[in-house]
Amino acid sequence: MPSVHQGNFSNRQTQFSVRRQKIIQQRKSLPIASVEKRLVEEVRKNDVLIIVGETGSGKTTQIPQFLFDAGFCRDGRVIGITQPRRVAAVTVAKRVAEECGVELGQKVAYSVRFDDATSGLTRIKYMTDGLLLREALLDPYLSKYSVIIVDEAHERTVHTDVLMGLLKSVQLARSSSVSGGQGLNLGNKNVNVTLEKENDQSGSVRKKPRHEKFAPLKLIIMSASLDARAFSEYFAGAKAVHIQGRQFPVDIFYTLHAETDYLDASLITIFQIHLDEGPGDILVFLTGQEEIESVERLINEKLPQLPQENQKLLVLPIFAALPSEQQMRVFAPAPSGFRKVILATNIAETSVTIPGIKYVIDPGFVKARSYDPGKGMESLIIVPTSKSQALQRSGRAGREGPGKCFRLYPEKEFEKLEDSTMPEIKRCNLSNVILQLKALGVEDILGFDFIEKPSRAAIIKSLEQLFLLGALTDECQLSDPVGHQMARLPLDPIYSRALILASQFNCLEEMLITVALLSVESIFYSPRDKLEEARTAMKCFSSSEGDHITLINVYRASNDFLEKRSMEMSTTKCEKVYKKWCKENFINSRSLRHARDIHKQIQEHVQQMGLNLSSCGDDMLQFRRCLAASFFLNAAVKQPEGTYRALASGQVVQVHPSSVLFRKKPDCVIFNELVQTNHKYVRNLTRVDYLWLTELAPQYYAMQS
Ligand SMILES: Nc1ncnc2c1ncn2[C@@H]1O[C@H](COP(=O)(O)OP(=O)(O)OP(=O)(O)O)[C@@H](O)[C@H]1O
Repeated sequence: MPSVHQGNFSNRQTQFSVRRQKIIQQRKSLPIASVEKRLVEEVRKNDVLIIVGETGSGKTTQIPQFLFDAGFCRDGRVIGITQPRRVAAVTVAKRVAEECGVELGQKVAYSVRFDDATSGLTRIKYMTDGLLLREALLDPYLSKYSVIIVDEAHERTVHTDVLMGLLKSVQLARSSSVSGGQGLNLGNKNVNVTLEKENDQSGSVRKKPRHEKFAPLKLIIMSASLDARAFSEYFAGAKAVHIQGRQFPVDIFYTLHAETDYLDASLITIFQIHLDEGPGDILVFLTGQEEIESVERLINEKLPQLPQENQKLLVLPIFAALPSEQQMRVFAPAPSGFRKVILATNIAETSVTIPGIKYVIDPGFVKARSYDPGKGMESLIIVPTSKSQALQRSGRAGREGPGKCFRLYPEKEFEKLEDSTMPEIKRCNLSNVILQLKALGVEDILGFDFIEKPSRAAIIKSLEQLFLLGALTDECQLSDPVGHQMARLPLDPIYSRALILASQFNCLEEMLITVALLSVESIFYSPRDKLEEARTAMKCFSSSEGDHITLINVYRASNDFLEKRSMEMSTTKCEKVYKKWCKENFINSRSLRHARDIHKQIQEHVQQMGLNLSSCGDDMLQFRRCLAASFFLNAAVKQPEGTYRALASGQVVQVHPSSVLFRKKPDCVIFNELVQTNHKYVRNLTRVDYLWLTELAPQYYAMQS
């Protein structure tokens, strides 16, 4: 019936134009809208500009559009905006595409690791800071960009800090290229970058450097809670502008006394808001997947005890290890009559706008990386947030209307918090960064112009590690081919090395599974009240050789299960029975799915690199030898009283109770993770022979003896 179709069509058209009108109004009402002209002028006048403005004032979504309209994308140039997290890059790009009335992937797009939505038409490009660093490996002058905006610079991720140094030299090189100056100076080495293919007489292709003139690069550094002075000093007195005003007020509440159990306090606050406050969704900040899943369970257990009319509470988790389609569920509106409770890690702390959020619950803690260069050990510890993080968290409310933020600690505790978070570069293992800097041509890492220098001890320790892993030569150059191959893989150097070695040991298939599973949170799930059942379920996968082979067994069993069922039933039914299978076996289906995703992505990389994708079949001895050759820096030997001594650091450690080797306690093991609670535990272990270490890693064990 054509009339019905027409009716539907015009209905949709009306809805569409109502939404467009609303967006136009929203944009006009943002505090930043009134200073558009001034901001554009400032960008024209200054090569580096620092912009500080309240959360929600419109920095991330509006400034790129202002610059586009002002002509900064003429001649096909691109405005690049970096975000510390992929979820922000993706969701903000979607929003801006909608505001511009274009399809995502055309004028506006995003690019994050393993997911590039850009096209030749893209002019406003949101991306992670790590991705821009990788782009610089291929195009060191970042030649297609007219402006780069480093957003949320207060987070001081290790990538942001390295980007600062890189962008500073790119900017200098591009300005001097206009005046006929030199190449890119990243320390000692001048890099001539534009490479032209040219046939030499032998007919083979060689690369010929060619000097090119570039338009100057504009650099903008933005945040709501930034120490503008430090950035300004770093960029030779760069100008800082402050945008006044916030769109909607957010009331802040504190507890009277310190809470002894913040998970319990969060749970109580969620239900108090749900029962006593008006409509609006709730966003709760927790420290990790485990906490999120336990609060999710507790809410779902408690809900049926409420009167029927109060049961409409929809719990949605969001954390980095969640597959992206599931992360995106938090951005969809709640079903009619329901209130959303979003349980998030700090992944939702900056930049994102989650529609519907009116209430924020902030227990005041975050999981942060910590590194001890003396021992060469990195661990994750739960620490209080900084003031700047607290401000960002409260800023997630009050974006669509007035909001409330409940900080689950007393006000006097807030005053005691650090102003800003310690830069990550000062508290992490630097091997990955150094590998990337080396690949960019930086020779003198100690002399690199960091905005804040990591400690000399940390740099030296990481250089030493890279040398031991075979990525650097005696002259501290990137080794060929291993160092170059390692720099290409988007993984921790120790995992990249493991994959390269595995192709020589003929067990790359097994190592790919291992690396994928080690990159996600534990795939085993053992609720406190069902510990025994969980242990029994795990027995059918467990290997007496250790956790790595156990992990491979689970992965393969789940693959076999899926393969068989997918032939017998529809995708939806298959998904259902798969979830049931995971539940019965006490396996976290989310983590396993994430691992499968990662596996697919890394497999593509290693195939492109031409590594030998073979399996050792049942010869797990070969695989264990490869583990020893790869993770020799994390080896430990049993002590007479049953504890272990980590060989590299001399620390006394214990086997984590979740390990299949917890009771067995072999003489010598390699491990992947050190967890620090009341004791120091090692997790993910495999039994190895001590003699293998001296045989397979003589560069280290010969030095030790
Ligand atoms: N996906 C979205 N849905 C609805 N409104 C949105 C969305 N994204 C942004 N907005 C609106 O645009 C406003 C400005 O967002 P924007 O991210 O540009 O602010 P910001 O100044 O960069 O904030 P922050 O410092 O917190 O990143 C928000 O307060 C909100 O009102």
